[in-house]
Amino acid sequence: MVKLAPSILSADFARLLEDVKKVEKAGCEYLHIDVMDGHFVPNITLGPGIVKSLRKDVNMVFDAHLMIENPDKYIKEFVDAGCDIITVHVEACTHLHRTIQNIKSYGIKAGVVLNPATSLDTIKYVLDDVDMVLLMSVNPGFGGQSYIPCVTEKIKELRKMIDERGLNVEIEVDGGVKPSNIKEVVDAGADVCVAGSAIFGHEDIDEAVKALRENAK
Ligand SMILES: O=C(CO)[C@H](O)[C@H](O)COP(=O)(O)O
Ligand SMILES: [Fe+2]
Repeated sequence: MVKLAPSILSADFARLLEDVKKVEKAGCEYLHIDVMDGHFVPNITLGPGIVKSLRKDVNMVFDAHLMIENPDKYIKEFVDAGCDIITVHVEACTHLHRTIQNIKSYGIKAGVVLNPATSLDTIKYVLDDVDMVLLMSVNPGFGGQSYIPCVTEKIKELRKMIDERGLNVEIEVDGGVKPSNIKEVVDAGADVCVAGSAIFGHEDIDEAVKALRENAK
């Protein structure tokens, strides 16, 4: 069964814990934490302080998606705040292998993120070292954008690369995932689907989660 990772980017920041408790109660596995610095992407969101506060009351897997320049500078802070998985953009890392080792040195899971236009060739030599590959299906920076259709083929290619090497690497897909396209994403090979507006954009979060789960089958 596909894992769901609600993105708190689309939650009500004034009622953040309340919203997060709703997705936890609805059975979502990961909490997707979008960190933006206003440099790598044109938007600014949240830092480790908020993650640390949420950690006290939430038992989901904390999946931090760092959309920041120079991520090495902040990895320890996000680890100390309680993240279980940290993913960094290949486009933001000059020494990608070193950054992956840095994350793993703290005993947590490490992942790499690819923008829609970034080739899978860029992770050919680090695939054996990561726990997750996050494929962006929108250009990063904002929630509520439309899924870019050519990413489906990219998911299939990545699934093939992982299976051919017999690796235990999760594929996460992020951006524009809705009840109308989640089956296409899962059938292509995704293990984890991020959903921001498709979950937090709804009055009834239980119903929104149910609609994603049912349509994923
Ligand atoms: O990383 C992101 C944007 O950069 C978000 O995780 C993503 O956009 C989720 O929101 P939605 O499901 O509404 O597209
Ligand atoms: Fe994200």
